[in-house]
Amino acid sequence: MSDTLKRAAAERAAQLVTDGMRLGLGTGSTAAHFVAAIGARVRGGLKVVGVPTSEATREQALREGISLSTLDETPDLDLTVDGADELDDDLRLIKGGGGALLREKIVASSSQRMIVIADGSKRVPKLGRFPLPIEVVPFGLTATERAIARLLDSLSMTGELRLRRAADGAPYVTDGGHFILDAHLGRIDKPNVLASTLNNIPGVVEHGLFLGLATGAILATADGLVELGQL
Ligand SMILES: O=C(CO)[C@H](O)[C@H](O)COP(=O)(O)O
Repeated sequence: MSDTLKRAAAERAAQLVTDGMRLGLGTGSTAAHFVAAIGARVRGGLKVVGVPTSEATREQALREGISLSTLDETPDLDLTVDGADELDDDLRLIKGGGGALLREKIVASSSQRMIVIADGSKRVPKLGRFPLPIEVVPFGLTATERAIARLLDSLSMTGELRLRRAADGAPYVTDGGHFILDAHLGRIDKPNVLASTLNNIPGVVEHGLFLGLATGAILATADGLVELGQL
């Protein structure tokens, strides 16, 4: 059911793509449906260029026959379409469940529009139920973790910081060669304060709070598609 909903949201987003667009291609199971839908349209004659947000998406897009570029060659994108782990009604997001938050944020920030595609279960009244991914440099991991814990404490936030691990038990390593600490916060009352202060900690590369980046969202529910913001 959830996969059918993800595909429905992705296919609606694919309808927004027109000839000549420079596209940011997101990462995750919902974004993969979008890449597949764009692949089908490219095989039907659509001309676009894509900038992938992960190695996994790059490989999928190549298999789909989508022309690819890099952000260095194509620094201004028209539209990025990506999934999310949570979003609220102000289009604030938690991303990074799939580990691609750093490239996803750089690509979204380089886009005129960012449209989130998700099944309706990702919509929440308040962010934070989903653990917040914080990408950190492996060097000094313990020191960085302690600095994050002190910051959370100063903001009266509690919650465990868990080093993300791969299936073999080794630390999960991002495409950029970093680790991820998942912050189990339960609720985030002041996302802007948390976002800006996390960015000040040496060793923190990026975090999964996407604030002011998404311009629209397509949410697929059992009752149909719900659209938020501007598509
Ligand atoms: O942020 C992400 C990857 O870093 C994904 O967009 C997010 O995890 C949602 O994934 P899915 O569409 O598989 O539910």
